[in-house]
Amino acid sequence: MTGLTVTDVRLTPVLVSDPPLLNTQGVHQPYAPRLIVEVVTEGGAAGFGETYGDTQYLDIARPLAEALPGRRVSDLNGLFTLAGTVEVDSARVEDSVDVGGLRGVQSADKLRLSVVSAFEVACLDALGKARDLPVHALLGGKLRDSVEYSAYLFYRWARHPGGRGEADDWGAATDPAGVVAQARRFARDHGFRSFKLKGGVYEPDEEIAAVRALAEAFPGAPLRLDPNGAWSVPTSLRVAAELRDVLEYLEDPTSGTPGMAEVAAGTDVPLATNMCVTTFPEIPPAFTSGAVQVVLSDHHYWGGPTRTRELAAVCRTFGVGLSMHSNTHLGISLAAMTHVASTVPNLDYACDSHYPWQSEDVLTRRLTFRDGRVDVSDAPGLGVEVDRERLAVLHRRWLDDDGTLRDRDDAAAMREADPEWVTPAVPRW
Ligand SMILES: O=C([O-])C(=O)C[C@H](O)[C@@H](O)C(=O)[O-]
Ligand SMILES: [Mg+2]
Repeated sequence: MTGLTVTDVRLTPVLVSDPPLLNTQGVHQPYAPRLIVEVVTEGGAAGFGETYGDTQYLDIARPLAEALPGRRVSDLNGLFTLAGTVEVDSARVEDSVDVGGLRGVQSADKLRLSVVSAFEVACLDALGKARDLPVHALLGGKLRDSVEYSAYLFYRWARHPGGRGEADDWGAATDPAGVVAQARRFARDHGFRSFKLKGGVYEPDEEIAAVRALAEAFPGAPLRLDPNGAWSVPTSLRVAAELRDVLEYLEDPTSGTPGMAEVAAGTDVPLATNMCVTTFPEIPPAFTSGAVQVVLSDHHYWGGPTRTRELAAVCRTFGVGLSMHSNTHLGISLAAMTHVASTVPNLDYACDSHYPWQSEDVLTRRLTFRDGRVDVSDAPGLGVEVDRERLAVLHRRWLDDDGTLRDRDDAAAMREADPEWVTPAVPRW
């Protein structure tokens, strides 16, 4: 076990270009914060992980980074124990709604798990490099050679308000025709075969029309709609009834487990969530009340790849399906998502990924989707190489920011276009 001892942990917050994607809380800011975690071992192996870069996450990552040297990258269980000792200012987080990740109610544990997830990925990457094994082998071995992803469609504007940020050539998508055009480009460029539309932006009838237009353009393709809990129970039931013949699942139609249970009782459309079940203690009430039929795993939420595999075992036990959620992320996270997804027997649905929306990355070679799938790398560790110059450029942007972009705030970005905008109360419709 020589050479596996951690000698240094480097934290590099970055700001990455992000398009004006709309959701129920507002619009993405022109740049999104991410944190790159690098774990260096005595033997010289460097492992990378990635997670949310907002201030609350950095506040936890810093003491954890200081405490890790001297431990081994193979000591993943010890990493969790160590993370549990990091103080979180609960008064600042408990029971407030997580506006950043659209993740339901925030808690100190959720923040801590999202931070430790990047450390676990970095440790696995370093361990794999030191032992000449891919990360999937450290998780028990891949069950498939590639992982399927779904096209993640967003209503969006052509440019950020005031022309801020980087321009792209996607144009606006604010109606059914725009959504279908976006989906066609995703299918053409990446081969995606299933489609998820981020909803909760327009009146439900407009979003129903967009999903209907998708169903006509892509007959038989699995479709999903996710308004992030913006609808009441009756509205959710109405949408489910109108789209029941084309939806693969309806994601977080309404907020909270009791409301989801009411909706589930009134429809045979499966309900999925990345909001009411994102930690283990949230599982019992949701599974026993039949509130969710599909959990969107996300290694950033659950504490890393090993905890995600534990979640998969619980879902198997209860006959609940498993898909995968994403927030704005770079290639390090896509590689980690792909490794863990390849090892989970019951990942029955195509995974979500924002990656096609990210024009910037910190990798020397971007990962690619072929036929909607990402190949599972057999190279040591995650199988990706970090471009230190790119990392430095994106970190410089973070350093140069006056603080306004260092915390995701979709409502603030919306106020650039609509000064009266406040985060809508739910149910919105
Ligand atoms: O499935 C989800 O809820 C998400 O992907 C949450 C994200 O924050 C998404 O709404 C976004 O990027 O605006
Ligand atoms: Mg969702």
